[in-house]
Amino acid sequence: MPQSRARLFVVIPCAGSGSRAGSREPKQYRPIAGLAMVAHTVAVFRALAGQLAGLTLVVSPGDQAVHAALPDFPRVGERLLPEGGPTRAATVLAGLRALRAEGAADTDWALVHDAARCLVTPEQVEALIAACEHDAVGGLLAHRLADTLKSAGPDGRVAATLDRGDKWLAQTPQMFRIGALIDALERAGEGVTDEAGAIEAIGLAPLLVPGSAQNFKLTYPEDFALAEAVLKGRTAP
Ligand SMILES: Nc1ccn([C@@H]2O[C@H](COP(=O)(O)OP(=O)(O)OP(=O)(O)O)[C@@H](O)[C@H]2O)c(=O)n1
Ligand SMILES: C[C@](O)(CO)[C@H](O)COP(=O)(O)O
Repeated sequence: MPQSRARLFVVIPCAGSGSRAGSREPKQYRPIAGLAMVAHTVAVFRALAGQLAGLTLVVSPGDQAVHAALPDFPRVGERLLPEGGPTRAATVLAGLRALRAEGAADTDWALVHDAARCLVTPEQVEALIAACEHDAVGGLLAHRLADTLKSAGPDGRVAATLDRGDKWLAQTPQMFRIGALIDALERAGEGVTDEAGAIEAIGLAPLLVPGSAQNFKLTYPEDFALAEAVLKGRTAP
């Protein structure tokens, strides 16, 4: 019997508060270049809709701001899940469990992507898919360190200069099999900060796929003006 091809489901955790961004509203709903941050993020995956089996946006219970931010959501194949948790890991796990409950197979792929990384491009997502779809483990977009790396002592002075040759910044999307990822996140608990970390903790080695410095996570107040400049630069004639 021929094996059916594994499907690709996108899960976007969108239930954070954005405390480091310094605004009253959750940062994912702040406008950037005329659209809410999360609307830019969703648009990237809509551009790949033909390759995807579905997109789940996981927001906090009772979140109303998402409706103004994404007035045309959900479209066909999209689902709004108001089951975000107190940590990113809990939010992601809620999205994965909902996929499984609605028929996703353990061998199908999840592409987990931060709502707060609105500058990722369809081409970068496709590069991750191409690198991982025949891999036994899966992997993540990541970026090599561009700067010299220091560790700090308790006095705020440099304790050492570290070898950066093997250091990468973890980005998203992160692409893993749904069954393995649920199992890994359940074992890891809520302290784990990305999907790859949970997969590593069960003894597997995710693939590092080169991303881009522009795929940064909007975290601090100054990140918003930079993201706006990047987005406007992309649409400039
Ligand atoms: N309980 C949480 C925490 C985070 N996230 C999401 O995970 C992504 C990455 O998290 P981060 O940028 O660290 O978000 P916040 O927790 O919102 O930011 P902060 O740590 O500054 O409060 C974001 O899309 C955020 O909405 C989530 O869905 N649920
Ligand atoms: C998943 C992540 O984007 C990888 O860099 C990041 O870890 C999420 O942010 P957090 O501050 O660790 O929740």
